[in-house]
Amino acid sequence: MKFGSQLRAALYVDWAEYYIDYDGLKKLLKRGLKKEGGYTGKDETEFVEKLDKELEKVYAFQNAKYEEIKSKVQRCEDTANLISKDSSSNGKERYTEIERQINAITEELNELAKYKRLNYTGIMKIIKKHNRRTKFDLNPFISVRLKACPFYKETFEPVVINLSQLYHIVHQADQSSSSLNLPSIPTTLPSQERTLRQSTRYWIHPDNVMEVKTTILRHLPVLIYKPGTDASITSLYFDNDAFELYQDKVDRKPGDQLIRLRWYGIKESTREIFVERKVHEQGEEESKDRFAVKEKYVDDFLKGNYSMDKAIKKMKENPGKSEDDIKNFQTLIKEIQDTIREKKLQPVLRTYYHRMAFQIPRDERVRISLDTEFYMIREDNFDIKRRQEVAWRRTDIDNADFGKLSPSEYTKFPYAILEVKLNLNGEQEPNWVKELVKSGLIEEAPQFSKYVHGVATLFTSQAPSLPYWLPNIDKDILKPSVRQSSEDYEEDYDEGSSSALYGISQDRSNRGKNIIDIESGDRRDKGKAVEENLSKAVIIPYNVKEPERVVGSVKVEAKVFFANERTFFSWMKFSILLSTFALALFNASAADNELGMRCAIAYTGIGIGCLIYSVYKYNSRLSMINSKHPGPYDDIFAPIFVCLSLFLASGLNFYLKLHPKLIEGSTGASTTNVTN
Ligand SMILES: Nc1ncnc2c1ncn2[C@@H]1O[C@H](COP(=O)(O)OP(=O)(O)OP(=O)(O)O)[C@@H](O)[C@H]1O
Repeated sequence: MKFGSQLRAALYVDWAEYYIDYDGLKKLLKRGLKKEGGYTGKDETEFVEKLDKELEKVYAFQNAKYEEIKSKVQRCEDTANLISKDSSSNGKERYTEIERQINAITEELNELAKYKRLNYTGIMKIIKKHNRRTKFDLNPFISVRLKACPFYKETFEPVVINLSQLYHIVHQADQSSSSLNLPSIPTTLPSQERTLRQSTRYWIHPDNVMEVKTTILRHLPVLIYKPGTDASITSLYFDNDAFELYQDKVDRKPGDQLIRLRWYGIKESTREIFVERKVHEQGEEESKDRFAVKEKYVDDFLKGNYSMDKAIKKMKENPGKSEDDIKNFQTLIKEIQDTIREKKLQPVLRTYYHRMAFQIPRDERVRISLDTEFYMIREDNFDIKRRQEVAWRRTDIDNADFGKLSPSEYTKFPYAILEVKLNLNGEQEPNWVKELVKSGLIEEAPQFSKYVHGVATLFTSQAPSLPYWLPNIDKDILKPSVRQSSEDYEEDYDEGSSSALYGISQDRSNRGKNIIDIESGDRRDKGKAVEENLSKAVIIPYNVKEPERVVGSVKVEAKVFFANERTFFSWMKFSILLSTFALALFNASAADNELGMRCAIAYTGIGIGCLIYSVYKYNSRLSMINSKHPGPYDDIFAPIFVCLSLFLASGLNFYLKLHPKLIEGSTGASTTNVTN
């Protein structure tokens, strides 16, 4: 679908006149181009003037709307304060009324976020069109003008936080409407050092980030560690030359671990560094141990020369800490230092992102983190000079200015990352979390790991194998907005537009093993290997009508039919071989050779059974493909059954050969010469 129609379909009708006049700009461009004599300087002036006017209109409207929303939020806050001080009996109804108002404000904020993105896309698209079709280059102009009217940079974060607080106040006031769907038992403050929880990861298309945020904040408040502090997180991951920790994680080896240093905010303003170890336990469960170390001791700690003596001394003086606490802490330090020494770990990768965390303070049961602006940067010592001053990290990017780096040194992740961290001790996951997963706003990314992704992207040639999700990154995960029909999106796809909706249905075998194996056999070219592995998966567009399904209908490609045929031929080859062998055995057996006859019959039975089964399976898979059925297409039991039957038949053969009397007994023959 063309952007003009997309804009018309997606705009918020009440604000229609305040959107960029994309069609008007396009007409202006066309008029100049079609004119005799071509597009002249005069046409360009006219176009630039209109574009500038549109930009200012958008900027002014967004600012005005944002201010309006802020004052509405302020009014709600004031009313909530008044109600809390007023002890009259209708408090509950008044809170309900506030909730209704904040719901409306939240909707408006969602629209404003969409407004921002649509207009920004419109401006970028028209500039691209203009630059391609005329001899003028508008890039320098637009970058100056966007700096002056930076509407696209607005995150609306202060209002998001205020709304979250308001929701929290309203929900707290109305305990009976337990929107969290969790019992309101106050939980104790968990240990600062150790957390054990189940973590599920999702990707969010930038267009959906605000909607996801506003959905979550209706149920969980934004957790701010220190008001007014920078929400960025930097982590420094350690590994060795062979990328052992990376590989263990990709292979999902039992107990795979990550060791990293983490700090909050921009480096210059932080003195405290967290040493963290994350161990993958069973399933999606992981344990995380961490402790803070002063920046000046980090180097010595990593070399094993400093064992947190001061912290241990403080613990010993603290009556709240038991002998066991101290022992566990010492063991943790020793284990981390031993791992660093034995595996020769070095800083390899840095990650940087903005985090918004949603959680009821001191309640660890449901914690949700939403990371945006996620950068991965090489931290390895391929250029020693970079880490001269401070041994354990490169200092040239402490201000998070990654733009100055060469493209091979850093990469930006195209989506936001949502992590749902549950520590429910057998309690049910809240319903709203399930609904969010089903909403189509987020894309499940099983086993996704920021570290693994960073290494796979920036150290591709050294990484022995790549994670399964890597090729999915280039596919657009945006699902259709409620306003857009499925046909529009099909059209989008036909046009090959960037908003074509793609995902890859995951092969079951990939679910267990987080890997695309590129090392097998003759060390093939990685790109080719990834492509080959991909071709084994079925590429599917997301199902528009059933957003609750991650996997939608199958895109039928020729290779899918061929794969079905190949599987059928493999089964047929096996059946014919077995039947031929059985027939030879049957023919070669003398008439009185009971054992030979019986075994030949058994093998023939298995052979014919396999043949019939393969025809049936081939046909049923064919009709599944034709009807675009999402699967599963794998066959778990039949191969096992065939193996078992052959094992039993061969075993019986040996057994009867060793005990000829059994055959004599069963046939009643007086003398039988049992030979093959
Ligand atoms: N500036 C800060 N200084 C110290 N601790 C902080 C700061 N900001 C957040 N925290 C706390 O650090 C703890 C860990 O949170 P953090 O966001 O680093 O990781 P997480 O969400 O627990 O998990 P993950 O390892 O998946 O990132 C939380 O209890 C959080 O409140």
